[in-house]
Amino acid sequence: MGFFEKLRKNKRAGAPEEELTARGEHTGENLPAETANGSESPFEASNVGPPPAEPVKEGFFARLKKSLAKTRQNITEKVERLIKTSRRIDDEFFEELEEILIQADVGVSTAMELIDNLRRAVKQKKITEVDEVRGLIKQEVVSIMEGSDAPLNKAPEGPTVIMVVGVNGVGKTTTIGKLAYRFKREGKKVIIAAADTFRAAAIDQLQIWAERVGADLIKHQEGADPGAVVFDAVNAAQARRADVLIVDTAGRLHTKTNLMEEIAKVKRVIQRTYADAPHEVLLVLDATTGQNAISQANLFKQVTGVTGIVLTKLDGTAKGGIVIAIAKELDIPVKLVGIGEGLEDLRDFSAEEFAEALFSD
Ligand SMILES: Nc1nc2c(ncn2[C@@H]2O[C@H](COP(=O)(O)OP(=O)(O)OP(=O)(O)O)[C@@H](O)[C@H]2O)c(=O)[nH]1
Repeated sequence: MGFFEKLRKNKRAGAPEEELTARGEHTGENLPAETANGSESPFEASNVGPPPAEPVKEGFFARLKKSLAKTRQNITEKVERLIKTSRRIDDEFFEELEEILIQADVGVSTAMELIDNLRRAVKQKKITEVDEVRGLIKQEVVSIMEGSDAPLNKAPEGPTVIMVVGVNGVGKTTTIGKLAYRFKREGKKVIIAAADTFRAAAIDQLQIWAERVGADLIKHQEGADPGAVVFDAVNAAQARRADVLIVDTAGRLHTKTNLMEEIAKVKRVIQRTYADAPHEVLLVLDATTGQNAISQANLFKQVTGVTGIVLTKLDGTAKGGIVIAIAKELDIPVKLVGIGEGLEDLRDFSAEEFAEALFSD
């Protein structure tokens, strides 16, 4: 059985939880007294090891483009068809284009603004040939996402502390694993704090990732106080001179107050030692959940100071237009995108590259 199959199997073995899932549904189940797996990792040691360098199969851009295949089919091919079948750039053309964008989850207000800008640009540039609109669409997509990408913040000195938040199932654990892998490949000493103590199975998964990439994991038992886990992790970071401390925090949205208190507490514990930390609070959102990702982001934004978005599973959706909506509507930079299940499938987000990958031949 492969690594990811085991990871999934382990996930399924975890008992149901009462929490908001990535799709925004309440499971309505009661909290389990114990998970099926307990806190012992059920997997043999042969599944883990130092970070293996994944073979570079193709160039960065080609990989990104390939990961957007479903979205390209849904947006690019439809736009192409529209361009080929339209004789004039008229209201009907713009309306159909707007429809394509909305269907791909660009969001009504963002799609409308994009089309307004496009109309203006067509007029200004005195474009009359439908064929010439193609390049303009790409330009307008880039310009509507302007300022939405940014690199990860780093601590000027001492360890960079990254808190990771997000609801159940969005790909939080995987993202932490990929992120740790990336830092490890840069030669950094990485510590992960398993401060989302809600489920033992989740802690086990994090353990597997940590071992796999060669990062240290600081964990307590299921149900432990997240503040206590973080306290130990901060001490370990100091003692072991870590370069990066990644803190996995609350994945549930039982109530806003709960979440707010938990995150605030974790921050306080970190700040007792590292006053300028956390250097990032990354919110993980699942691209396949479409507009629901926007509502999650708005909620987390109110609850905690999110400094960056990680948008996962871009490869799994035909509605990658959500990237444009998130970039435009949220006022939080998109820092990273997940484009697959592999260790190297976490990339810095660049709006320009995204638009290029979406609209290039
Ligand atoms: N295709 C694809 N799958 C991904 C990506 N990121 C995560 N996944 C998959 O999404 C599923 C959920 O990922 P997890 O990392 O376990 O999610 P989580 O948010 O930690 O969820 P819980 O453990 O349930 O709280 C797993 O099957 C991952 O392999 C991505 O960028 N692309």
